[in-house]
Formats: sequence, structure tokens, C-alpha cells
Amino acid sequence: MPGSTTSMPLDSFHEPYTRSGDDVSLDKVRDQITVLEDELRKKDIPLTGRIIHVCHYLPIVPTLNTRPNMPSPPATPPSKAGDVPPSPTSDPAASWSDNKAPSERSHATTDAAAWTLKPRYGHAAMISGIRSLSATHDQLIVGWTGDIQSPTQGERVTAATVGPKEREALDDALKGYITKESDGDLDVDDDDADAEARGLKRRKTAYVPVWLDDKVAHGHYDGYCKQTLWPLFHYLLWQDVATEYASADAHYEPYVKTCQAFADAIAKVYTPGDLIWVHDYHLLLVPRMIREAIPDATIGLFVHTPFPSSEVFRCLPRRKEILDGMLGATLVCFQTYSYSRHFTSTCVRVCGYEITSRGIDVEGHVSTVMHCPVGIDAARVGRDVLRPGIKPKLEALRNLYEGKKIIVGRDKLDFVKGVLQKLRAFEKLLQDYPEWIGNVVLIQVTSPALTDSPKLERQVSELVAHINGEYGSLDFIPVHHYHQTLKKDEFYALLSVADLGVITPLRDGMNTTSMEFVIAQERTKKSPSVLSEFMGISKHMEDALQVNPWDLGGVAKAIHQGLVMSNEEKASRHARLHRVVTTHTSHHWAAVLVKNLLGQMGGEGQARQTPYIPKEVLERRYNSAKKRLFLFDYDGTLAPIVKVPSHATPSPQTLQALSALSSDPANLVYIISGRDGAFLEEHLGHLTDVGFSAEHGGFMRDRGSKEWVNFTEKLDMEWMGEVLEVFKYYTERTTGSHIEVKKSSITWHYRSADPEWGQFQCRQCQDLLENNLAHKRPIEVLVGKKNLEVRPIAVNKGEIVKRILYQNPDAEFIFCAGDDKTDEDMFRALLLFSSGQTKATMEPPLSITLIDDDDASSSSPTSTSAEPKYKPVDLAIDKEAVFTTAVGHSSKRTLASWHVTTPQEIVEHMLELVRDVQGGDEGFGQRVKREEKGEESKL
Ligand SMILES: O=P(O)(O)OC[C@H]1O[C@H](O[C@H]2O[C@H](CO)[C@@H](O)[C@H](O)[C@H]2O)[C@H](O)[C@@H](O)[C@@H]1O
Repeated sequence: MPGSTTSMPLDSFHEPYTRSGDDVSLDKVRDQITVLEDELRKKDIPLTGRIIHVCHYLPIVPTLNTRPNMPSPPATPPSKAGDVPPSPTSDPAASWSDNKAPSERSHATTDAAAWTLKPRYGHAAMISGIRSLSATHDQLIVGWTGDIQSPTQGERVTAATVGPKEREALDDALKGYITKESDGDLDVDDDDADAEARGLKRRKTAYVPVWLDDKVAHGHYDGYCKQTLWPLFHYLLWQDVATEYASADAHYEPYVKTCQAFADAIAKVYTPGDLIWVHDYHLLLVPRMIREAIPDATIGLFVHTPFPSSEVFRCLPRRKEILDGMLGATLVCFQTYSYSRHFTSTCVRVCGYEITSRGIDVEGHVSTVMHCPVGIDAARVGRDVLRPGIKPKLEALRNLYEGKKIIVGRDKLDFVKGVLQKLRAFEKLLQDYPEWIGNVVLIQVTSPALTDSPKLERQVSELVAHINGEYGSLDFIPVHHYHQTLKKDEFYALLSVADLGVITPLRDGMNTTSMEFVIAQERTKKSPSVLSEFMGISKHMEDALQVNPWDLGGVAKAIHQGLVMSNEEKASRHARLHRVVTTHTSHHWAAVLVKNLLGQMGGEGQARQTPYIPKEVLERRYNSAKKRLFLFDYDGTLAPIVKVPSHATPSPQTLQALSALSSDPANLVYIISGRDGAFLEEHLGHLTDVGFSAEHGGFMRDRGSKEWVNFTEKLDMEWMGEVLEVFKYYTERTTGSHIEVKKSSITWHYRSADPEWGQFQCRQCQDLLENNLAHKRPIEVLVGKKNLEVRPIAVNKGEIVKRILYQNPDAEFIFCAGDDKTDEDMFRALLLFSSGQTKATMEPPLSITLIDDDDASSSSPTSTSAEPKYKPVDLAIDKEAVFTTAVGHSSKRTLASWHVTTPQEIVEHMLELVRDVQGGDEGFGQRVKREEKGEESKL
């Protein structure tokens, strides 16, 4: 009996196909990119050296200086110098469009300064990462224009009213915007003179605006993104949506339309050899849409938010569409291992997709999954914290709270940021450690969230008032709450002055403030921070005091620990954190993504693209052939895969196609299946002109015959009992699995079991069979579609194909289709031509020399004693008339020359070939049959 299997090691289960960002320096990663690109070029794989980034927003705010279709007013005067942009972590949709940034300027356009362009703030980590790539690559950034502002008219302009002339003018203005150069260490608001002085050079960056109808754009963002996906990804499950909106599905349509507009924009600018990176949860359908338009594209998808557990994600009504959309990518990357594990598990559990050593397999297209946190632009933050405006603000804060420890919190006022829980934990600190009353203040800044929640704002204010009422006095206010947007200097002054940072979101994709805090503290106190364990970056910041934000006592204790920490401990923790934050930067992240995406091209990572079957060639070859062979697998080829094997019955169209094909005497039609004879007879046996092979080549029934030839008759079949015992063992421990016992093969099915457990058990079972049985018994263990099969090693589908071909060397057309690994034996058998050969000869196959004939060396009555009974035969077939066809995705690994995507397409192609028989033109066989009978042509 098998040894006992213990609990499933879920984590290690995912290890083979999920990789993390490398732990090597940025320079090293850039060197690796160069090496990879050289290798790819040597292999003649096209590479343009350009990266297309697809971001929800353009990192530029275009402002229309003119009222659409009105004469142009004078260009907007430049903004006041010295105005400070808001915090780099703020949301772009919080629209900073009225702030004048240092680099803001009008651009001369075809329509005399029709547009003013200025940097869009927000998503600083992502944008800095993208921009850093301009050190090594040309870049194209595709993004939505955002709402079009028109300050001169003091009103918002709808995208629909921006005519083609203005759109063209924006394209021109954007071209003007790209002239700044950088080695990737520059920021969007660095000025050119500064850059030149530092000797920095940028590769070309261009921008492609995506125009969206206002209603669609807002249905997409305010609707599906913010009301459906955002809460789901942060484990909030639409408490409000359920009451305030029709359903979680309400805004799906604008989401699709928006994604399609992005995919269309990319298809227009794409050149073979570009790398494409799609960013974030706003655009999850885009990878698949691009794949449909450009099947060979190399596409990465980076998800900046968390990805929830499969039990949460499965609540999404459009779960399959969203997952399929994401799986159009070649590489899907998350911030952390746990998000990537949730994603993979969701693909397996919700969609039933298989996991291979390369990644998640969707009908043969494999998406690799990895994780790598974004990090921040540490160099830039390092420069920012030295801004001269910070010092006076910092000193003012110090004076204000002299003699007291300062705890700092700065969060967006969004439920998931956990501000309420943080305030309660602070109250708990004052309760559990009363020595802090009068000696510690919490400065909590909340910036307005995109979707303002007056309820949350009220709750926060009430709680602050309660704590201050309870623990404050005339000369001591414990909590200082500011609900406002901080300017950059104020933000860094606040982080720098703190004795403790408390950043405790309930869920956060990454969290940049926690890393900015470390950089800000480098020059001041090296104060520690209390961080939520539910942030993407937490795993990398083990030297912070990590807490569960829901555990108020635990958070209070960590705050106390941070406040009383010795200077030595602070310094050593800080040093380690500083190393992490300055090593895993956004620049490093961006380079790692590019390196990994390149790694998917050309080599092991990227399967060959199998072209779609060329319908016209197929028809032409069919019509000109005097004899044709059709060799079909059954499950997954003639019938779609379904949950219960006995339900996989042929559709009326399949039967019609098989009947029409086989009724043409020029056609020999065979179904070569893993099914047993009984199943094939029951559902297809009435097709008397069709021949069958059952149990992966174990049995054969020729057309017109009712007799099955058993090729396994003389084989040692003792192993069947042993395999059955093993399968029974695994069936007992795998609820939902079952055994299908056939005459000379056995299949263990786990499609209805828990997908992860089923697959895990399948691997265990396979190991056991291969290591304990297969080497001493004449068997082969086959991994099928959610099954494990064992059959005699002496038989396989390839042998049956060879046999049929050997017996029909005059065939001039071969169509052979299959969907799984066992069908690759058929395709291999049809690799008849070595390179340069146009005609082929075939040796007698084993199924004839060994199985049909007891005395393989004996001579036939007609042959001389020196001659073998079976001789090689010359085949009539041309190389181009062999149509081996895999059913599945074009990137599926296969020996087949062509592909179709579904069994339905196989049937449709067959019906096309015989449409003549059913009403139109007649085929070659029909014509011969009719002419033999002396009939006139129908036409
Ligand atoms: O060689 P094939 O004709 O492709 O048969 C291979 C096996 O197919 C069947 O199992 C598979 O199809 C079932 C129906 O769609 C599905 O429920 C199961 O999960 C698949 O593994 C069949 O039951 C096996 O006996 C065949 O060997």
C-alpha cells in the first residue's frame, strides 16, 4: 500500500510556477536584461527595445485652453514658481489639475497653444518605475486623458465635444512633451537644465492618449473599479453596493468598453518585438483583448492592489471573464507571494484551470505568475526630504509638542486604511499604559479619499472627540486630527519629526508611506514604525513592529514597545529597513519586470505559436485528394470536456459531420480514443462507416465490422489489480474522485474533487505509480485532463495511426486532431518527412509486425525466404496534405502543425468540407460514386 500522505503543503504547492523579484542590484538586473536581449536577438527573435506601458491615466494632465470649436484665447500664463504638488502617493483622480506644477507649461500646437500639459501626480511609485526604464528602453505610455479641464472657461469639457482638430493638437503637444531626457533617475518635474547639468540622458518616451466617452469613463472608474473591484480586492464585499446599487455587476459594460478602447489603442501602435506592460485592476480585461488582436504579443500584467482569497473572489459575478482577461497575459505579477497564491488558487478553484510547471494553463495558453513589490523611488524621496522648506516646519512641530512623544499617522480616509481601528488602538494604549497620558500625542492626517464617505468622516471625528474628552485636559490634547491634503514639505516634516509611525491599514496593495517614513527618519531619529501585517510591503519590512490592526490590544502593545525602544535597537532596526527600502526600489521593480518578461520570450518560457488551420488550403487539399484519412481523438476533440465522463455524448452536429464524412467512399474515418469500446459503441457505433480504436490503442474495430481486435490480449495484465488498489486508496482520500475501469486500462478521475487537493493527490499518485510500479510492470502512466490513466506500454494511439497509414499508403490527405498528451503520439507518428523531403516511406509498424503476426520474421507465401513478410511502403501523401491539428490555444505545446480553439471548430471545419454532400458541390468521392452509378451531375 502507498505510504501515508499528510496534509497538503499549500505553499510549496505553488512554488514551481510563482517566482519573486530577484534579490540582486539594479545594475545587475540591467546587465541581465542586456544579456537576455542579446540572446534573443541571436535567436532572431524580433525586439524593438521599446516598452508599451498601459496605465489607466496618462501621467500628464491635458488642459484645453480653448472652448471647443471656439477661437483660441491667449495661452494660459505659466503657474507660480514654487507651488508644491501634493503628496506623491495621492490618487490621481483626486485631481490636482488646479495646482500649478513647476514644469507646467503651454505647448505650441497646430492650434496655437490649444493645450496646457502638466504632470499628473499620484501613483508616484509606478510612474517613477516606468520612467526609470527610459535609461535602457524607448517607452510608450498609453493612458486615458482623464476628464478634460478648461480653466479659461472655468468649466469641465466633455470628451465628446473635443473634436478631431483638438485631439490632433493634443497629439502634437504630447510630442513636444517628450523631449526631456533622463537616465531614469530623473523625476517628472526635474527641469531640463538640471538634468543636463547632471549629465543624464533619457531614451525616447512617447504618450498615446486614450479618449473615452465621459459616461463610459466614469461608469468604468467610479462604477466598476471603485464600487465592485476595489471593495472586493480589499475584502469589503460590497456592503454598500448591495443596498445602494442594483448589483455588483451594474457597471460591467463600461468596464468592458474602456478595456476595449485601451486594447484598440495598443493594437494601433504595436510593432512586433515590443514588450507590453498593462498596469492594475482598472484594465484587467486588456491582456486578453490584446492577445485576441495580436496573438504573438508578449504581455505583462502587474496588479498593484491586493488579490483576495478565492472564496472572496468567487463572489464576483463576472469572475470568469475577469480571470480570463488577466490570463491573456504572458506574465501576471503581484506585489506579494500571497496575492499570487490567491490568484493561482482562484484560477484553479473558480475556473478549473490546470497548473503546469510553467504557470496557469488555459486551453494550452500558459500564463506565468510571479510577485515583486513595487517599492518607492528611494533616491527621489532621499532628495525630497532635504528640501529647504521642511526644516522650519519640522522645528515648528517639535516646539509645539515639546516634551511629548509624537506618533504620526497619515492615511487616505478610506475604510480600508483602518483609521478608526488605529484610533481605538490609541485609546487602548492610554487605557493599558496610563503613564502615556499627557506624554504622547497622535498626529493623524487624513487626506480626502476619491469616494468621500461622510459617514466615515463623522465616525472619525466622533472618536477623536471621545478620546480627547476622555483622556485630554485643558493643556493636553491626545489626538490631533487634520483632514486635509498635505503639501510635500509638510508631509516630510511630519514623517521626520515622529517618534513613531503607525501605519495600520486593514488591507493595502503595498503602502508607500511606510517606506517614505524610513527614508525621512534616516536624517532624524531613526524612529521605529508599527505596520499592519496586511500590507503588501510588510513581508519585506520584518524589522518594523508588525501588528494585526484588528487586535487593538496588540497594536497598543506594539505602540508602547516602539515608544520605549532603546536607541540601539531603533538604530539597528532602522538600518536594516533602510537597506530594504533603498534596494527594492521602484526602479529595481521595473527592471525586474522587464527582465522576467523578456525571459518569457523565445526560450523555455514561450511556447511556439501554432497557426490556425488554414481553411482554404485544407479545402483545396481535400478536394484534390482521391483518398483521405480522418483520425479523430474523441474527448476534448469531437466532444467538449464536461464534468461527468458519461455526459460527454456527441452533439447532433458532430454525428452529422462524422456521418457525412464517412459516407464518402474516398474518406476513411477513425475515432482513436481513450474510451472503452462499450462507450464508443453506445454513442457512435451506429456510424457503420467509421472505424474505432479504444483504450489508447488497446483495441480496434474496423469500419463495417462489429468485431474488436484486442491488441493487449497477449500482454501481461496482472498490473491492473495493483493499479486498481492504488487508485482505490486515492479515491478514498479524495472526495469527488472516481475510477473508470476499462478492459485493459484504468482511469482515475478527479474533476469533481477540490481542484487543488485533487491535483495534489494526482501528483502523489503519479509519483507512486511511476516509482513503485512502472519500472517493474509493462505499463505507462498518462496524465490526462483531470485524470490519471494507466495502460499497457506496448499500445498507444501513435501505433494505431501508423497501422492505418501503413494499410492505406495511397492516402493523399490526412486530417488528424487531438487535444491532450496522448494525442501527441498520433502527431508524432505523422512526422513523416525529414527536412527537405517531399515524399516519405514507411516501415511496417509494430502493431502489424508484432501483434498481428506471431512469427514476425516468417515470410509470406509469396515472398522468398530472405524477404521479411512486411516491407516498407512508399506513401502517396505530400507534406502539405498532412493536417495535424491540436485543439486548444495557439501557444499550447504540441507537435501538431495547426490549431483550432474548440471541439466545435473541428466539427464546423468538417461540416465545411462536406457541405457539398449536404446540399452544395459534391466532393471527389461523391463524384466517383455517382459516376460509377452512371448518374448525371447535380449541377
Ligand atoms: O482519448 P480521449 O477520447 O480524449 O479520451 C481520454 C479520456 O477521456 C475521458 O475523460 C475526460 O473527458 C471527460 C468528459 O469530458 C471528463 O469528465 C474527464 O475529466 C476527462 O479526463 C474518459 O472518461 C477517459 O476514459 C478517457 O481515457
